[in-house]
Amino acid sequence: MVTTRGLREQAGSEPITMLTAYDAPTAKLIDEAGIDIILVGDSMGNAVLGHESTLPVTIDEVKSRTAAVSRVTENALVVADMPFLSFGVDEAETIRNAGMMLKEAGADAVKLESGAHTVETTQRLTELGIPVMAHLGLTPQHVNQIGGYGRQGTTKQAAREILALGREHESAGAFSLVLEHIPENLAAQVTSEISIPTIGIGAGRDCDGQVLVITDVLGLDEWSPPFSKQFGDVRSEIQNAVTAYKDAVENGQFPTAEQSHIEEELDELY
Ligand SMILES: Nc1nc(=O)c2c([nH]1)NC[C@@H]1CN(c3ccc(C(=O)N[C@@H](CCC(=O)O)C(=O)O)cc3)CN21
Ligand SMILES: CC(C)C(=O)C(=O)O
Ligand SMILES: [Mg+2]
Repeated sequence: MVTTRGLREQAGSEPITMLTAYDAPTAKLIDEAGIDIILVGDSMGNAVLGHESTLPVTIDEVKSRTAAVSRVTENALVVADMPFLSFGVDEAETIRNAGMMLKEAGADAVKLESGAHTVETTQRLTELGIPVMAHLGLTPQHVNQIGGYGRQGTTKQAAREILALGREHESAGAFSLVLEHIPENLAAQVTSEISIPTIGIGAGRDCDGQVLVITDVLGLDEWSPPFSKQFGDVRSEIQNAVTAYKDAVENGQFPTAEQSHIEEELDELY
């Protein structure tokens, strides 16, 4: 079983692997493959719910998907990604929402898109027994301020800010830190300056671990971010299976006797 403490030890010796999942069958395959952390990401907004961003994702959507993932995950650490405005509005509400992910949805930890505003929250949740994964660099819930999904931390000032916030979240008790879409040499310095594991996405080779969105890895969608890599071609697999099914029905080749059942006494109902 992967634990938040175990990850810290692993970081020194072996890269940490993390993938997102939003449903039980996918989570089961990821878990069986030995991936360390499953993130029920708010990336479900665009990855599987058809939204254009992560902003419309609700706490109930993340809760229900987290519960599905947790039910079948035996080894990996399950992290629920707190969606836009489910934290940071009001302390009591933040604690209730994060606590619900552990108490009702079976998560092991939560992730918060971080900034100066989440240091206190990270400390409070950690004190209460809710492990927090921090997230710096590109934070897609701020798309309306950033004006897109471009690389972050590209100036000395912005890079120093990310390093400082990394340190602050470590002090506040975060058990790990996601670094998204920042220069490799910045991620390398953050990784060496803090002692909690860093997990990169578009952050180069020197983080303690890597994370990608599962639909990007599988090649489910035509589009995937420039820093991602399609390791499979599930799109073709689905196209082939769906087309084969359609053809079989239209040609009368499915179902056959094998998939059908006859009760003799029903032959003459009238
Ligand atoms: N399927 C999926 N994969 C992801 O990695 C992902 C999501 N969804 N949703 C949440 C965020 C959004 N992410 C993104 C989205 C777009 C770019 C991108 O296209 N970047 C370009 C253009 C930047 C711009 O808008 O100016 C780049 O060159 O950096 C990067 C990361 C990463 N995350
Ligand atoms: C890309 C990862 C880190 C994430 O936040 C998500 O999948 O929502
Ligand atoms: Mg997210």
